[in-house]
This record gives sequence, C-alpha cells and structure tokens, in this order.
Amino acid sequence: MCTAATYKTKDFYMGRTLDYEFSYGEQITITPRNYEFDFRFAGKIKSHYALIGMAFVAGGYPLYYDAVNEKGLGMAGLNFVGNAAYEEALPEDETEVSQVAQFEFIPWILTQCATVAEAREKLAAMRLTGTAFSEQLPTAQLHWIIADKDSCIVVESMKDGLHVYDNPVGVLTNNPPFPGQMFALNNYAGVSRKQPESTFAGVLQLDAYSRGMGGMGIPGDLSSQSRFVKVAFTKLNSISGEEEGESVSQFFHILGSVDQQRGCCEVTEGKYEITIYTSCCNTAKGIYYYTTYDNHQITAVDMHAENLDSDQLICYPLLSKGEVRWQNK
Ligand SMILES: C[C@H](CCC(=O)NCCS(=O)(=O)O)[C@H]1CC[C@H]2[C@@H]3CC[C@@H]4C[C@H](O)CC[C@]4(C)[C@H]3C[C@H](O)[C@]12C
Repeated sequence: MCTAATYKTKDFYMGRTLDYEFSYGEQITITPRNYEFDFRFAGKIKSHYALIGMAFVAGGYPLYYDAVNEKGLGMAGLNFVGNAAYEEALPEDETEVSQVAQFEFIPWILTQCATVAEAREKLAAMRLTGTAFSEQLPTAQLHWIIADKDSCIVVESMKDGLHVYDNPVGVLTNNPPFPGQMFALNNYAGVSRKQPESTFAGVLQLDAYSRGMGGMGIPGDLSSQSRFVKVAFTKLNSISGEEEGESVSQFFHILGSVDQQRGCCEVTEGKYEITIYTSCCNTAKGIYYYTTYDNHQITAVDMHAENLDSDQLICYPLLSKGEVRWQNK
C-alpha cells in the first residue's frame, strides 16, 4: 500500500510512502531538460521541463513512481489493484488523441505541463494504454495524484473510462476508487482535534479522562481506506511553522501517521509489507527529501545543484543505512 499527501506552508510540498514487501532498486533520479524521451506512441520530446523523483531506471529509461518538475507540478502513482483498467493501443491512424503507455504517464505529463490546469488539458485528449514496459516489467495497476500549489486531482483509468476527480483533501491511498475514499470521511464527521463534549445521552455525565479523545474512532489499521482517513485527519489538522525545516519535519510526521512496521501486515507466508521509503518534495525548490525504513535521518537531493541542461539521467542511490548520533562517545 502507499499513501500520498500534499502540504502547504510558505512553499508547497508533496510526497508519498511506498509500502511493499520488496524493492526494485529505485533511485532518486533527475531527468535534465535535454534527455530525449522516445514515447511508445506519442513521438519524441527532445527538450522539456526537468524532473526529480523516485524512479527505477531500466535500460536507461526512468520508470518514475513519483516526481515533480521544475515548474512545481508533481505527480505520484499508487497501486490500484483490481480497479485499474487501461485502453488497448490503437494503430496511429485510428485515433486522433495522444496514446500514452501507463509507465510513461508521469514523464509525459511532467515534461510538458506546468500546472494542474495544463495537465487537465492533456488528460482530455489522451488514451492511457496498458502497454507493458517489458516482459520482465509488466503493466502496473495504478492510479495517480497530480498537484500544484493551487489544486489537486486524481486520475483513475477504469473499465468505464478515464476519470479525473478534484481532490480537495490532497491525499490518496489505494482502494476503493477515489470517490469511495472520500465518501468514507462522512463516517468521521464528528471527530475533532478538540476534546469532546459529551453528547451520548443527557442522563450520563461522561468524562474526557485523556487528551486526544476528540479523535476517537479514527481508524489505526493499515488498510488503504483507514490510512486515507487517518492521513486526511492528520494533514488537515496539521499546524507547523512556515520555514523549510519546520515544514519538511511536519510533512514527515503527517505521513508517519501511516507508517508500516515490519510484522504488522503479512502479504504472503513470511513476507511483510513495510514502508520502504517516505518522500517529501519541495515543489518550488525542486528538493527531494526522503527517509527509508532503516534510515530515519532525512536525506535530500536538490535538482538545481545539477546541470539541468544535460541530456543524461542523474541518479542517487538511496542511503538506506541508519546512523545513530552519539552524544557521549
Ligand atoms: C509496487 C508499487 C506500489 C506499492 C503499493 O501500492 N503496494 C501495496 C499493494 S496493494 O495496494 O495493497 O495491493 C508500484 C508504485 C509505482 C510502480 C512502478 C511504476 C513504474 C513502472 C511501471 C511498469 O509498468 C512496471 C514497473 C514499474 C517500475 C512499477 C513497479 C511497481 O508496480 C510500483 C513501484
């Protein structure tokens, strides 16, 4: 399972957790402006916006899981198993709209669009195909969150077509489809950051014997619907300073509310899903911050510290070993 969230202070932040039982060997990957994209159906794009994000690089191609571009538009793909359905690719002369393979979707949008509004225009004239990247890397069943500092949408390709939803909460997890995730918030209309006043029944005098009782009822399990509710509550009630350090710290706390500890979610006999990495991108500054399961120290890669006019991918392997900072030796 995965969870994605946005967060706004002075700058706009976007990130995700990637929860899984194994890793493909993903790296922080910068795609500079002149790296040539040779899209399966949509032709070549030689020069474009630069990207930074998490990708598995296969045969020199960045298979992005999540990324932002230098204009501040961000996008993340999350599992959508059982609900994702893509189009069959048509011969070029049988369609007027652009055909985009699901594994190309993030670069296709982020190389060309500066805002969610521009992304919406692309989405309106596009077919998302189920074309696999390779035999070894079959089609992933995903849905996507796309956001800039002013708005956020969710894109779901299903049997009945391509859906684009406004996302007023700025959170996405996995199943059910996004309208279902949103609808479930109705069940928690009564929760609050404030202590409850007893409304149980007039005859009873109930006691708020502990702090935090206003949130009673918010689920704490690792199912995707529960994580959606938990992160929505945490994010929408979040308060932090405006500065970079305070904002980034708060962001990791927001996604920390749905962190997956090894052992709590068995996927198959002896295999456990864990939060492999958590990311937070400052979309204005192009800085990709991350932590990994065993490295809680926040590590950062700044796209603007690289030559963004290059035509070669720039990759940084995840620093996944934690370090203890000793105070007395
Ligand atoms: C496994 C991850 C989702 C984690 C998740 O949500 N786990 C909960 C399971 S569940 O929700 O409980 O069922 C997803 C998220 C992004 C994906 C990559 C996207 C690019 C590329 C697309 C190609 O077509 C196939 C290979 C490829 C590298 C993909 C591999 C894999 O699919 C990735 C990592």
